[in-house]
Amino acid sequence: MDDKNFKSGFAVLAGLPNAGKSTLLNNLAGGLLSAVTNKPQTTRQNILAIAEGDHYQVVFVDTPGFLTAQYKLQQTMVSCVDRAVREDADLVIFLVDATADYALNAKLVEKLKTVYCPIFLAINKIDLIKDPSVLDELEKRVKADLKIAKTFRISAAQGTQTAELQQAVIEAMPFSPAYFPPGQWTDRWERFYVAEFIREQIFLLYHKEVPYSTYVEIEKFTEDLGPKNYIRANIHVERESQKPIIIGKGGSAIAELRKRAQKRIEQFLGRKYRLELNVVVSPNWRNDTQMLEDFGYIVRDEQ
Ligand SMILES: Nc1nc2c(ncn2[C@@H]2O[C@H](COP(=O)(O)OP(=O)(O)OP(=O)(O)O)[C@@H](O)[C@H]2O)c(=O)[nH]1
Repeated sequence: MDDKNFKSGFAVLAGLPNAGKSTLLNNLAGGLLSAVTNKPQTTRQNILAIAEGDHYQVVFVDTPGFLTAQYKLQQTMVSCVDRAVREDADLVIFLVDATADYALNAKLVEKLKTVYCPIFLAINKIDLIKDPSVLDELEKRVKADLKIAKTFRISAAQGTQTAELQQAVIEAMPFSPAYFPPGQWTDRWERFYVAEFIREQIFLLYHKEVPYSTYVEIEKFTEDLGPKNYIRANIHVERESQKPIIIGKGGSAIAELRKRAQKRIEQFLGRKYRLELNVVVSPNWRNDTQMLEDFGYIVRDEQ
């Protein structure tokens, strides 16, 4: 690709859990790419989604909500944000929930003060704000903290001002050839998204700490075997007592999970699948460095 007018780069979405990053990412990249639920911290790893057109390819990185590390897993989530902001970003989109207390962003703001690339401010959920002076006040507070290149008042859920934001993001990208072969990214991440969709449905179906204690591992993913393709996934839980919760009375809960996840996967991949789910007890996996590495939450530096 030697088009000198081609723009390509990395845009990081940074914001607190529940700010709407996944919703915005889905909107900007035009697909159901990232798990969206109403429970915070469903996004554990940086998720790449790509928006592309004739003259651009923007790689969106959806950072896990910025939070105080409690478990080892959460420490890796925090360092994920650090890596994305420090190393990958050509642009940061700082997403602030207009309905939440801005003071909660204090730690993230400190991090963003160290960023060299431009920062766009996107104030989200404006559909829930009746009084525009609330937005003026919020914008003023953010601008007192950070150098903001551009501000957008958006509703990620309703698509208000998101096209304008996307246009500005494209313009902010450097002139560069595409980072990924156009249209091919889904091949690479199909397994990943399948796991995300199962996890998304776990978050929607189960309560309290159970969803946070699960990790979904895709054990088998086979294509073109007869009329239906086949996926076998292991749902890892931390404690023996969580296993019957996932399974439910007479297997009813896991059957419902299987049905919903299969539908979501088929919708996304556009093919029929037979999904099989197993529950595996992996004691204390959230604090186990080796398992976090096996599950891909800890990325070893290459040098
Ligand atoms: N009313 C309204 N709700 C929104 C908007 N954007 C997102 N939401 C809702 O806010 C909740 C959180 O959205 P997500 O996109 O999952 O948030 P996130 O920042 O990715 O959350 P984590 O995965 O925890 O990092 C969901 O219930 C969304 O439907 C918006 O513009 N307006």
